[in-house]
Amino acid sequence: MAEVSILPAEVLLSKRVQEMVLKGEEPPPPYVCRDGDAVHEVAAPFSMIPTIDLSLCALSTPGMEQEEELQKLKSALCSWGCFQAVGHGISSTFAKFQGNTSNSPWKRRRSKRKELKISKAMELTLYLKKVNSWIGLIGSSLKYTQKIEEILNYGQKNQNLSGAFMLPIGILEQYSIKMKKVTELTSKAMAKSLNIEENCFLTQFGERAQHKARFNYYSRCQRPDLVLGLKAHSDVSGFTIILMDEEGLQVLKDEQWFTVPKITEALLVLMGDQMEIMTNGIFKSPVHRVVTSSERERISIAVFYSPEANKEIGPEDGLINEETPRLFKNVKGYADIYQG
Ligand SMILES: O=C(O)CCC(=O)C(=O)O
Ligand SMILES: [Fe+2]
Repeated sequence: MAEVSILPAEVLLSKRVQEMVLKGEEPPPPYVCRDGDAVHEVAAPFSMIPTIDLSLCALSTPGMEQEEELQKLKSALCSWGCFQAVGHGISSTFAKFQGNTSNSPWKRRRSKRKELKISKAMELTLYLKKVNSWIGLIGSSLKYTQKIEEILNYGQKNQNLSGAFMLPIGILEQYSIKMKKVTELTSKAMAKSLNIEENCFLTQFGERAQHKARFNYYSRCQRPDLVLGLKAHSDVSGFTIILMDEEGLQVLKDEQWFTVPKITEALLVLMGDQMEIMTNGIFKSPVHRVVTSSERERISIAVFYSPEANKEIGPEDGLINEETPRLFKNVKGYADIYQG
């Protein structure tokens, strides 16, 4: 396996964020990535990110209500590059994942006793030491967060799911299946909103489109004015579906950071660069970041939906015309090329 980090994992992991928080240590310089004053300069008002009912968009008998919802979807993705999805077909069973319900496996572990939480973090560290694919504290993008990634495969038993000991495999598998439905619903709704063939994006993603789940854990932080949970970036995916237990995610629009409100039962759908390409720049892949909090830790599950490996993607023909000429070349392996 190629060497990925500059410092040995042991050194990096000895500075684990939970440890720093528990010891009440100030974050060391590598974690400082924002100006202490900036938090006062940049407004982060409660955002106006639209909420879209995906079930309405999916109705087979079109009508006024559906047309309005599709227009709302299009406008959300042209301006914000994201929307809050409801009507996504994930029953309240999966509200379990929402951190603020007492059933959440993570919340249960987190809230019961401090020792339990620490021991879980320790387990996590041991696990992370084993997997070289972990991208939390490596390379140049040192982050105040801990991550695990899983490739979610459908119809292929026991592939790559075994590492996610934090969640029972059964739940993870179920979650994968649900996520596949949401990506289908969303892909179709987006095509309909642009008046192009409903399956065109699904065709570009391909039958073996990838769903990669990333589990983000953001510790509390003594200095939220200096430290970000995740630095500003755009996603290299097609699009990303995010479930969060607390606020903290911010989206950049008109040079201002807007906090994404946490709406129970909603999933945040956020465009990635590859949807921006496929829509010939009509939908925006927004720059986003995660801020830290001195009071609350935060957990999110991000599912990155990307075209199958080695599949060439490009702007949809139906979106290229004299008024809106082609903005992007076709591209293959975008995520491999641009992954930060
Ligand atoms: O934690 C979040 O809400 C967002 C995570 C994110 O942007 C990412 O993992 O790329
Ligand atoms: Fe992201």
